Order: sequence, then structure tokens, then C-alpha cells
Amino acid sequence: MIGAMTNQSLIPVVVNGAAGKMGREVIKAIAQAEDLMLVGAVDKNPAYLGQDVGEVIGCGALEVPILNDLQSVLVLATQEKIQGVMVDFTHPDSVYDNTRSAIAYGVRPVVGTTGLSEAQIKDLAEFADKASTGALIIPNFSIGMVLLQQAALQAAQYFDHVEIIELHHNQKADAPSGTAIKTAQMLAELGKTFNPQVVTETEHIPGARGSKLEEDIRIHSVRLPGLIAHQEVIFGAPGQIYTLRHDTSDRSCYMPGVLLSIRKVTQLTSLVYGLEKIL
Ligand SMILES: NC(=O)C1=CN([C@@H]2O[C@H](COP(=O)(O)OP(=O)(O)OC[C@H]3O[C@@H](n4cnc5c(N)ncnc54)[C@H](OP(=O)(O)O)[C@@H]3O)[C@@H](O)[C@H]2O)C=CC1
Ligand SMILES: O=C(O)C1=N[C@H](C(=O)O)C[C@H](O)C1
Repeated sequence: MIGAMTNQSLIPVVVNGAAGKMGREVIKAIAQAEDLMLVGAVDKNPAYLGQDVGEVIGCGALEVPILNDLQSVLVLATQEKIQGVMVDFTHPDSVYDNTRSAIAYGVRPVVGTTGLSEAQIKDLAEFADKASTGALIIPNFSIGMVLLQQAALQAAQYFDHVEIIELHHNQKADAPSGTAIKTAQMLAELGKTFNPQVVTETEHIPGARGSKLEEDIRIHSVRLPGLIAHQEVIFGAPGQIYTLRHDTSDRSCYMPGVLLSIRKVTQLTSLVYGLEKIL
């Protein structure tokens, strides 16, 4: 129980991508959280410009208009007594600039948008360090995915062969998914050699064997309407297959992780990559 909180003790939050699939869920979750206060909603979709974000998402007026200028909304967040947080669920093309802007304004970013390169994450980490600003980059906010990744790390102690299949709705802009990349990176960090080649392979159609990220770990991406977000990590050994699978059936599954991240980022002074590091 959080108890009676005055406006001055609430964490001010800006949501970027507020009218999108994830942004809408995040707005609802913030509106129901007693310790958070929505101070800004940003979206580039012109259909919603100037409209009350609560009305747009169907949860009743929240007295927060959807604006399209992130910088001016970040300024609003800096006028509160407590340092603000920006939650970003926008697009791979803009997430780097959005995150840099938030750090520059002293607003702590919680980044759910995928598609940042390793170099961009490194650069943002250095920028956050210099500014002593907490920042979170979380490719997947669901607890089920953290558990899958932990199980994969355990299984990797006993299996030398592994491939990843990620399956998403066909409105997804980036491939492979941020989650699949993070999963492959976590496996690679174990420092073992995966998938020793047993024959010389020829791809008669380029891409047939998927993309290869770290340590020869292949990722295969499926895009279909009807899917939300799914991932399999498949381990193979002579005579056996061990499959780990996570299925998302509703985007509400990400909200406990998003709320936790908003609260945790206020206690950080550097950038952290991955939900598993703040649980
Ligand atoms: N970390 C996690 O757990 C999860 C991450 N994601 C990631 O989050 C991102 C968003 O996903 P989703 O909500 O499904 O996508 P949507 O396309 O449904 O929503 C994105 C919203 O952001 C708007 N937008 C795009 N660019 C900008 C910008 N530069 N400034 C402000 N608003 C912008 C879009 O407007 P318009 O429609 O006009 O383009 C749209 O309204 C993706 O990268 C996805 O992979 C998704 C689910 C979970
Ligand atoms: O676009 C999505 O939907 C999702 N994107 C994230 C990713 O790229 O990993 C997280 C989740 O898979 C849903």
C-alpha cells in the first residue's frame, strides 16, 4: 500500500508513442498506479494531435493532450519536483534520438522500443554515465521471457547446438526481434562455442538458414497476422531436442515490467540493458 501521496511525491512520466499498441497499455497502467503521474503524451500520428490521451485510449479524460514535439514535453517533465521518466515505445528509426534527448533533459529513459544497435546502446550508456542519469533499455518486459532466458542459459551448459525462432505480428518494423538478439547475446556471453559445423552448408536461397548473430547462433524471424510475440529457443543433441517457448497472448503481460522499470530507473545513475538486471 503506497498510502496517500501528494502530487509532489509522484513520479512524473512522459509516454512517447502514446497512441501505439504498447503506448496505450502503458498509459492505462500509469493511470491506475498510485505513485505515478502522467505529465505528457507524445505521438507522431497526426490523427490524435491535441486530443486527450485518456479519451483516445478509451479510459476517460486524463487532462493530458497528445503532442508531437518530444522536446517540449520533456521540458514539462523537468518542471516537477521529482526527476521525470520517459517511456519510449515508438519506432527503431527514432528511438536513439529520443533516448539521447531524454538524457540531455535529465529525464530518465525507460526504452522498450527495439532496433538499437550494439554501438548505439554503448553510446547511450556513455552519455547516461556522463550525465549520471539512470536509463533502462529493456527488449522484453515480460517475466516469462526472463525465465525463458534463464532456462536457456542453464540448458546451454549441457547442449552445444542451439537456434532461435522468433515469431511476431506482421506490423513489426525490425527483424530480428530485440528479444531474440538479447537472448543470443546472453548465450554468447557464456563464452562457449555453439553449433560446431559438421558439414559444409550451401544456402541455395540466401537467408534460408536465418541470420547469424553471436557465436554462430542463428535467429529465424517469422511475421504473420494473428501472432503477437513468441519465441522458441531450440537445443539439439544426438537423440534429443529441448525446446523452450514463450507466448504472448496480450500486451498487458508487459505492464508489471514497465511499472517496475519506471520505479527502478529513478534509483539508477547509469544505463542498464535487460529486465533480468533489475528484478
Ligand atoms: N520491450 C518490450 O517488451 C516490447 C517492445 N516492443 C517494441 O516497442 C516498439 C513499439 O511497438 P508497438 O507499440 O507495437 O508499435 P506501434 O506502431 O503500435 O506504436 C508506435 C507508436 O509510436 C508512434 N511513433 C512512431 N515514431 C514516433 C516518433 N518519432 N515520435 C513519436 N511517436 C512516434 C507511432 O505513430 P505512427 O502510427 O504514426 O507511426 C505509433 O503511434 C517496437 O519497437 C516494438 O518492437 C513492443 C512490445 C513489447
Ligand atoms: O514488436 C513487438 O511486438 C515486440 N517487440 C519486442 C522485440 O522486438 O523483442 C518485444 C516483444 O517480442 C514484442
